[in-house]
Amino acid sequence: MSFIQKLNAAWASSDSLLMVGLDPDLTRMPDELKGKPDAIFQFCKQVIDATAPFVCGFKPQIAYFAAAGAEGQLEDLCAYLREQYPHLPIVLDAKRGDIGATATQYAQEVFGRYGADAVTVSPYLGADSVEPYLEWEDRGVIVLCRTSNPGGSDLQFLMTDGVPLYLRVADLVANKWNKTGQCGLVVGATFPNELAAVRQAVGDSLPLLVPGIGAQGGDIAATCAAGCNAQKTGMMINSSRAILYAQGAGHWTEAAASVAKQTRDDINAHR
Ligand SMILES: O=c1ccn([C@@H]2O[C@H](COP(=O)(O)O)[C@@H](O)[C@H]2O)c(=O)[nH]1
Repeated sequence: MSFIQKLNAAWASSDSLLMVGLDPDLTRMPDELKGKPDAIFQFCKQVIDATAPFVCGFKPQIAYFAAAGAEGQLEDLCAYLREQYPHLPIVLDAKRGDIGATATQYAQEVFGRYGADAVTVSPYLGADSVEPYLEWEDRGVIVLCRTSNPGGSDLQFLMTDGVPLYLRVADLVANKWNKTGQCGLVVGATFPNELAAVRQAVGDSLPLLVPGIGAQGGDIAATCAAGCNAQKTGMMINSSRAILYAQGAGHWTEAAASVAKQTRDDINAHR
Protein backbone atom coordinates (compact mmCIF):
# COMPACT_ATOMS: atom_id res chain seq x y z
CA MET A 1 0.00 0.00 0.00
CA SER A 2 1.37 3.42 -0.91
CA PHE A 3 1.74 6.27 1.59
CA ILE A 4 -1.28 8.14 0.19
CA GLN A 5 -3.47 5.02 0.20
CA LYS A 6 -2.45 4.31 3.79
CA LEU A 7 -3.09 7.91 4.85
CA ASN A 8 -6.53 8.03 3.21
CA ALA A 9 -7.45 4.73 4.87
CA ALA A 10 -6.17 5.97 8.26
CA TRP A 11 -8.14 9.23 8.02
CA ALA A 12 -11.28 7.19 7.39
CA SER A 13 -10.77 4.36 9.88
CA SER A 14 -9.53 6.50 12.78
CA ASP A 15 -11.90 9.43 12.10
CA SER A 16 -8.91 11.59 13.01
CA LEU A 17 -6.57 14.14 11.43
CA LEU A 18 -4.31 14.13 14.51
CA MET A 19 -0.72 12.97 14.10
CA VAL A 20 1.22 12.42 17.30
CA GLY A 21 4.83 13.56 17.14
CA LEU A 22 7.41 11.36 18.84
CA ASP A 23 10.02 13.80 20.19
CA PRO A 24 11.52 11.85 23.13
CA ASP A 25 13.51 14.30 25.25
CA LEU A 26 15.79 12.44 27.69
CA THR A 27 15.55 15.32 30.19
CA ARG A 28 11.75 14.86 30.35
CA MET A 29 11.47 11.11 30.78
CA PRO A 30 9.02 9.81 33.41
CA ASP A 31 10.79 8.73 36.62
CA GLU A 32 10.01 5.04 36.01
CA LEU A 33 12.06 5.14 32.77
CA LYS A 34 14.97 7.36 33.79
CA GLY A 35 18.34 5.64 33.41
CA LYS A 36 16.99 2.63 31.49
CA PRO A 37 19.07 1.79 28.42
CA ASP A 38 15.94 1.53 26.24
CA ALA A 39 14.09 4.44 27.88
CA ILE A 40 13.42 6.17 24.55
CA PHE A 41 11.91 3.08 22.97
CA GLN A 42 9.81 2.31 26.05
CA PHE A 43 8.59 5.89 26.35
CA CYS A 44 7.56 6.14 22.68
CA LYS A 45 6.02 2.64 22.68
CA GLN A 46 3.82 3.53 25.65
CA VAL A 47 2.81 6.84 24.03
CA ILE A 48 1.93 4.96 20.83
CA ASP A 49 -0.13 2.32 22.64
CA ALA A 50 -2.00 4.99 24.65
CA THR A 51 -2.76 7.35 21.75
CA ALA A 52 -3.13 5.06 18.71
CA PRO A 53 -6.97 4.98 18.90
CA PHE A 54 -7.07 8.74 18.36
CA VAL A 55 -4.58 9.31 15.53
CA CYS A 56 -4.08 9.06 11.78
CA GLY A 57 -0.34 8.37 12.16
CA PHE A 58 2.89 9.00 14.04
CA LYS A 59 5.76 11.38 13.29
CA PRO A 60 9.07 10.45 14.92
CA GLN A 61 11.48 13.41 14.90
CA ILE A 62 14.87 11.89 14.04
CA ALA A 63 16.93 14.54 15.90
CA TYR A 64 15.75 13.35 19.31
CA PHE A 65 16.89 9.80 18.57
CA ALA A 66 20.18 10.75 16.89
CA ALA A 67 21.16 13.22 19.64
CA ALA A 68 20.84 10.44 22.20
CA GLY A 69 22.68 7.90 20.04
CA ALA A 70 19.40 6.01 19.90
CA GLU A 71 19.07 5.22 16.20
CA GLY A 72 18.73 1.52 17.12
CA GLN A 73 15.75 2.39 19.30
CA LEU A 74 14.22 4.32 16.37
CA GLU A 75 14.68 1.21 14.18
CA ASP A 76 12.96 -0.89 16.85
CA LEU A 77 10.16 1.64 17.20
CA CYS A 78 9.48 1.82 13.47
CA ALA A 79 9.46 -2.01 13.36
CA TYR A 80 7.02 -2.03 16.29
CA LEU A 81 4.74 0.46 14.51
CA ARG A 82 4.82 -1.54 11.27
CA GLU A 83 3.98 -4.76 13.11
CA GLN A 84 1.40 -3.56 15.62
CA TYR A 85 -0.18 -0.63 13.78
CA PRO A 86 0.30 -1.41 10.07
CA HIS A 87 -2.69 0.83 9.20
CA LEU A 88 -1.03 3.97 10.63
CA PRO A 89 1.57 5.78 8.48
CA ILE A 90 5.01 6.60 9.88
CA VAL A 91 6.19 10.06 8.80
CA LEU A 92 9.88 10.37 9.65
CA ASP A 93 10.60 14.05 10.29
CA ALA A 94 14.20 14.34 9.08
CA LYS A 95 14.07 17.53 6.96
CA ARG A 96 16.81 16.22 4.71
CA GLY A 97 18.31 18.27 1.89
CA ASP A 98 21.53 17.53 -0.01
CA ILE A 99 22.95 16.85 -3.48
CA GLY A 100 21.55 13.83 -5.32
CA ALA A 101 24.33 11.35 -4.48
CA THR A 102 23.99 12.05 -0.78
CA ALA A 103 20.20 12.23 -0.97
CA THR A 104 20.27 8.67 -2.35
CA GLN A 105 21.88 7.58 0.94
CA TYR A 106 19.41 9.58 3.03
CA ALA A 107 16.51 7.97 1.11
CA GLN A 108 18.00 4.54 1.84
CA GLU A 109 18.26 5.53 5.51
CA VAL A 110 14.64 6.71 5.95
CA PHE A 111 12.87 4.20 3.70
CA GLY A 112 15.26 1.24 3.75
CA ARG A 113 16.74 1.33 7.24
CA TYR A 114 13.77 2.75 9.17
CA GLY A 115 10.98 1.63 6.83
CA ALA A 116 9.16 4.96 7.07
CA ASP A 117 6.11 5.59 4.89
CA ALA A 118 7.07 9.23 4.31
CA VAL A 119 9.87 11.70 5.01
CA THR A 120 10.15 15.47 5.34
CA VAL A 121 12.65 17.17 3.02
CA SER A 122 13.85 20.70 2.32
CA PRO A 123 13.21 22.18 -1.15
CA TYR A 124 16.24 24.47 -0.95
CA LEU A 125 18.55 22.38 -3.16
CA GLY A 126 15.93 21.92 -5.87
CA ALA A 127 14.54 19.10 -8.00
CA ASP A 128 17.61 16.85 -8.23
CA SER A 129 17.95 16.84 -4.43
CA VAL A 130 14.40 15.45 -4.10
CA GLU A 131 14.57 12.98 -7.00
CA PRO A 132 16.24 10.11 -5.02
CA TYR A 133 13.32 10.04 -2.57
CA LEU A 134 10.83 9.92 -5.47
CA GLU A 135 12.56 6.79 -6.77
CA TRP A 136 10.89 5.04 -3.82
CA GLU A 137 7.62 5.31 -5.73
CA ASP A 138 5.21 4.21 -3.02
CA ARG A 139 6.69 6.46 -0.29
CA GLY A 140 5.66 9.95 0.69
CA VAL A 141 7.90 12.99 0.22
CA ILE A 142 6.70 15.94 2.29
CA VAL A 143 8.39 19.20 1.36
CA LEU A 144 8.90 22.16 3.72
CA CYS A 145 6.74 25.03 2.44
CA ARG A 146 5.67 27.52 5.15
CA THR A 147 7.22 26.26 8.37
CA SER A 148 5.67 26.93 11.77
CA ASN A 149 8.56 28.94 13.22
CA PRO A 150 8.72 32.75 13.11
CA GLY A 151 12.14 32.72 11.39
CA GLY A 152 10.67 30.84 8.45
CA SER A 153 9.46 34.24 7.25
CA ASP A 154 13.06 35.33 6.57
CA LEU A 155 13.16 33.34 3.33
CA GLN A 156 9.69 31.88 2.80
CA PHE A 157 8.02 35.31 2.48
CA LEU A 158 10.57 36.70 0.01
CA MET A 159 8.78 37.91 -3.11
CA THR A 160 9.80 36.29 -6.38
CA ASP A 161 8.24 38.07 -9.38
CA GLY A 162 5.32 39.05 -7.17
CA VAL A 163 4.84 35.59 -5.65
CA PRO A 164 6.06 34.66 -2.14
CA LEU A 165 8.65 31.91 -2.15
CA TYR A 166 6.51 29.49 -0.12
CA LEU A 167 3.82 29.59 -2.82
CA ARG A 168 6.49 28.92 -5.48
CA VAL A 169 7.42 25.82 -3.50
CA ALA A 170 3.76 24.77 -3.27
CA ASP A 171 3.35 25.20 -7.04
CA LEU A 172 6.59 23.35 -7.84
CA VAL A 173 5.69 20.39 -5.66
CA ALA A 174 2.05 20.14 -6.79
CA ASN A 175 2.70 20.59 -10.50
CA LYS A 176 6.26 19.40 -11.22
CA TRP A 177 7.82 17.27 -8.50
CA ASN A 178 4.77 15.14 -7.66
CA LYS A 179 5.43 12.52 -10.36
CA THR A 180 4.64 9.65 -8.02
CA GLY A 181 1.46 11.22 -6.63
CA GLN A 182 2.94 10.71 -3.13
CA CYS A 183 4.10 14.26 -2.31
CA GLY A 184 2.86 16.59 0.40
CA LEU A 185 3.79 19.91 1.98
CA VAL A 186 4.64 21.13 5.49
CA VAL A 187 2.64 24.22 6.44
CA GLY A 188 2.54 25.47 10.03
CA ALA A 189 -0.71 25.87 12.00
CA THR A 190 0.81 29.11 13.28
CA PHE A 191 0.23 30.68 9.83
CA PRO A 192 -3.46 30.04 9.01
CA ASN A 193 -3.63 32.65 6.24
CA GLU A 194 -0.73 31.01 4.44
CA LEU A 195 -2.20 27.57 5.12
CA ALA A 196 -5.39 28.71 3.34
CA ALA A 197 -3.35 30.14 0.46
CA VAL A 198 -1.48 26.85 0.05
CA ARG A 199 -4.66 24.78 0.14
CA GLN A 200 -6.19 27.03 -2.49
CA ALA A 201 -3.04 26.84 -4.65
CA VAL A 202 -2.62 23.05 -4.59
CA GLY A 203 -6.24 21.88 -4.59
CA ASP A 204 -7.78 19.04 -2.62
CA SER A 205 -5.54 16.07 -3.24
CA LEU A 206 -2.17 17.13 -1.77
CA PRO A 207 -1.84 16.22 1.92
CA LEU A 208 -0.49 18.85 4.27
CA LEU A 209 1.59 18.07 7.36
CA VAL A 210 0.59 20.80 9.79
CA PRO A 211 2.69 21.19 12.97
CA GLY A 212 2.20 24.09 15.37
CA ILE A 213 -0.90 23.34 17.49
CA GLY A 214 -0.32 22.50 21.16
CA ALA A 215 3.03 23.75 22.46
CA GLN A 216 3.44 26.31 19.64
CA GLY A 217 -0.03 27.78 20.23
CA GLY A 218 -1.63 27.34 16.79
CA ASP A 219 -5.43 27.63 16.79
CA ILE A 220 -7.29 24.43 15.91
CA ALA A 221 -10.44 26.12 14.56
CA ALA A 222 -8.42 28.43 12.30
CA THR A 223 -6.26 25.50 11.16
CA CYS A 224 -9.27 23.40 10.17
CA ALA A 225 -10.97 26.30 8.39
CA ALA A 226 -7.80 27.04 6.42
CA GLY A 227 -6.38 23.64 5.61
CA CYS A 228 -9.14 21.06 5.23
CA ASN A 229 -10.00 19.91 1.73
CA ALA A 230 -13.51 19.38 0.33
CA GLN A 231 -13.60 15.91 1.92
CA LYS A 232 -12.91 17.50 5.35
CA THR A 233 -9.57 15.71 5.49
CA GLY A 234 -6.29 16.62 3.78
CA MET A 235 -4.19 17.34 6.88
CA MET A 236 -1.95 15.52 9.30
CA ILE A 237 -2.20 17.96 12.21
CA ASN A 238 0.81 17.27 14.41
CA SER A 239 1.13 17.73 18.15
CA SER A 240 4.21 16.50 20.02
CA ARG A 241 5.16 18.02 23.39
CA ALA A 242 1.59 18.88 24.48
CA ILE A 243 0.73 15.17 24.30
CA LEU A 244 4.06 13.53 25.23
CA TYR A 245 4.49 15.57 28.39
CA ALA A 246 0.85 16.14 29.31
CA GLN A 247 0.12 16.67 33.01
CA GLY A 248 -2.82 15.02 34.70
CA ALA A 249 -4.04 12.76 37.45
CA GLY A 250 -3.13 9.08 37.13
CA HIS A 251 -0.37 7.52 35.08
CA TRP A 252 1.41 9.71 32.52
CA THR A 253 0.14 7.55 29.66
CA GLU A 254 -3.42 8.35 30.74
CA ALA A 255 -2.66 12.07 30.56
CA ALA A 256 -1.16 11.62 27.07
CA ALA A 257 -4.19 9.63 25.91
CA SER A 258 -6.59 12.18 27.38
CA VAL A 259 -4.92 15.14 25.60
CA ALA A 260 -4.71 13.17 22.34
CA LYS A 261 -8.43 12.33 22.52
CA GLN A 262 -9.34 15.93 23.39
CA THR A 263 -7.21 17.24 20.51
CA ARG A 264 -8.75 14.75 18.07
CA ASP A 265 -12.23 15.76 19.26
CA ASP A 266 -11.42 19.50 18.96
CA ILE A 267 -10.23 18.98 15.41
CA ASN A 268 -13.33 16.96 14.53
CA ALA A 269 -15.58 19.63 16.00
CA HIS A 270 -14.10 22.21 13.61
CA ARG A 271 -13.66 20.35 10.33
O1 LIG B 1 7.51 23.75 10.36
C1 LIG B 1 7.72 22.83 11.15
C2 LIG B 1 8.18 21.60 10.74
C3 LIG B 1 8.34 20.61 11.66
N1 LIG B 1 8.08 20.81 12.98
C4 LIG B 1 8.26 19.67 13.90
O2 LIG B 1 6.99 19.33 14.44
C5 LIG B 1 7.11 19.03 15.83
C6 LIG B 1 6.34 20.05 16.65
O3 LIG B 1 6.45 19.77 17.99
P1 LIG B 1 5.51 20.48 19.11
O4 LIG B 1 6.04 19.96 20.40
O5 LIG B 1 4.09 20.05 18.86
O6 LIG B 1 5.70 21.94 18.97
C7 LIG B 1 8.61 19.01 16.12
O7 LIG B 1 9.08 17.69 15.93
C8 LIG B 1 9.20 19.91 15.07
O8 LIG B 1 10.53 19.54 14.74
C9 LIG B 1 7.63 22.03 13.38
O9 LIG B 1 7.37 22.27 14.59
N2 LIG B 1 7.46 23.00 12.45
